[in-house]
Amino acid sequence: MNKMPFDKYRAFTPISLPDRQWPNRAVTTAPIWCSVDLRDGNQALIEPMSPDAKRRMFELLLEMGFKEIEVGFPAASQTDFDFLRLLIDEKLIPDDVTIQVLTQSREHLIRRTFEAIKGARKAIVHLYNSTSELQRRVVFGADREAVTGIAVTGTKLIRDLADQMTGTEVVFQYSPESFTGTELDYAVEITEAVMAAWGPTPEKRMIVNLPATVEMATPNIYADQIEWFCRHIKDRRNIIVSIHPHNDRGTGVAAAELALMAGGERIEGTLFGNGERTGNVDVVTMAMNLMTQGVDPELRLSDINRIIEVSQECTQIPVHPRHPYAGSLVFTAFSGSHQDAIKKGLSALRQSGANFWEVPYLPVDPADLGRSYEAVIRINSQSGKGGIAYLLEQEFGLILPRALQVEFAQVVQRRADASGKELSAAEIWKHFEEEFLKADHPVSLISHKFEHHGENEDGVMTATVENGVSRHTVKGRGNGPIDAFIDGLKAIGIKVQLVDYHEHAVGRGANAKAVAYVEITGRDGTLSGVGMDEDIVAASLKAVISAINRRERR
Ligand SMILES: CC(=O)SCCNC(=O)CCNC(=O)[C@H](O)C(C)(C)COP(=O)(O)OP(=O)(O)OC[C@H]1O[C@@H](n2cnc3c(N)ncnc32)[C@H](O)[C@@H]1OP(=O)(O)O
Ligand SMILES: CC(C)C(=O)C(=O)O
Repeated sequence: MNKMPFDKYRAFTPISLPDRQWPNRAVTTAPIWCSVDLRDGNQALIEPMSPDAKRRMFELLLEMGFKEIEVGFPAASQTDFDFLRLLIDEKLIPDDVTIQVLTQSREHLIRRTFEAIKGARKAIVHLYNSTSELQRRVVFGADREAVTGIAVTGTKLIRDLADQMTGTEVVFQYSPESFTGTELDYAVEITEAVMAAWGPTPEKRMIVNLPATVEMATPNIYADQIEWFCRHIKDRRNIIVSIHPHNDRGTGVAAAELALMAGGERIEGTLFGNGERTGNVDVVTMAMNLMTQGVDPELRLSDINRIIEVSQECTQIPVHPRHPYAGSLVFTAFSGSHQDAIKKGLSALRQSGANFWEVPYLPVDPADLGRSYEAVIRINSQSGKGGIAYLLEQEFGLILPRALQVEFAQVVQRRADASGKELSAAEIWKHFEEEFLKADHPVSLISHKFEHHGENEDGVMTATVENGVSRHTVKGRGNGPIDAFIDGLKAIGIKVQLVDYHEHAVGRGANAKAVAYVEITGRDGTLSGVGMDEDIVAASLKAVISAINRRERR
């Protein structure tokens, strides 16, 4: 067997932190959210967002409640520069929202960045330079000291330009980019040099953003790196520790959650995880993970379909059908046992009136995201009676008795197996009609009249019935119309007994109808029938006829 070339790769060296504290902590409040959809997300698109798309995305982020938004890299492109000017000149930035702009540590780029933010009430100027051993060696060809020099020179220039600026409060953010590939002592050393050049205080903290620019190891290692950094950095209270996870190993959300336990206070991410390569951390999943632990996520996600729609329009990237919380299939169960448990769980929840969510297989109430229950249960050959009954109840108001559920599930199963496809609600209804409501021949009911005189006397049913060849008027006696009808049918050789009977109304007002379900037994065993009519007696007799005809069909 040809082996994969695993020996081309090296394991990440674990962090020595035997007394790590983060495993014993829990996240009990939302972090400071910063959206980087308009920068890290945008820079990774096949076609970067148009000015129009940027504006739509910005407005969506505001509606969702983001208070910090990285709006671009204004020195890198005219589109980003112009977009920023539009936001400032047209006064589109609410007072409680701070925009953020990214720049490399190069003089002309920093100066251009300050031109871009002129007139803003407040702006976070985000300076980055790569600090990892690999990037120092192959990209910058520089040693630690020289790379620290790049960061400090940029910081000092930003300090000078910020001091000269009037009318704009500048908050400073520094990212030792490729932090996860940087020796921790050096990450601390370069950040302390930047802090010394900027001069943050507990009252005016600067943001230190520690990115997993490339996710290189298991999430616990990122958490160790964050805790190690927080414990070793001087004047920890002078900084806000921010995290910026990517998702190269598919564990961006896990890494972010552990990093928050390890001391991260702020998080940079994007909607549905758009971003470089496998993306940035997905803030929608992060926020919903918090909410489903009973923590206020401090982001509004109650119209997830609109968030998906705008995001897809702006990025031209579809949201996967199985994307956590948001995918089109995540609140859908096809398999029988899941459908059965969901149906029972929903009805138990309704009956108990509990004010916390507890439904098997549904970790979150779809309604909290603006989704309806209609999509929850869908039918294919993997489905069972519970799901089919749920769908008929939700869509058509029919509450099938158990025996009927079992019989109809077999019908549906055969149809779904034959087609190999999902059956829509309309198709299920068509099969239900064909199987039960249109089971009106060879025996059919032409007319009926039930007369009941004294309380202690049997009633008399006079019914005209066709049995395929000829028409007969039969008379029968019984304590109710169904009994009397069944008694009358004996005269034309139909001998059955009633085993079970249910009825209920469907619809309201002028459109209301009665639906009756019977289970009858005769020479060939027990079968169900269903009748529907404006009149309850007619519905019951039709149900008997439906069962008889189903027996004949067999
Ligand atoms: C991890 C991240 O996502 S960081 C954000 C990355 N985003 C982007 O790069 C998108 C926007 N960037 C751009 O459009 C361009 O890079 C520009 C316009 C900013 C600059 O373009 P250019 O100067 O033409 O080219 P380029 O980006 O290739 O420059 C690389 C040079 O800058 C240096 N450099 C790279 N990053 C930094 C930095 N953060 N600080 C200082 N110098 C840097 C490189 O070492 C290289 O130097 P060299 O020319 O001496 O070899
Ligand atoms: C600029 C930095 C924060 C970045 O985008 C990254 O490291 O991924």
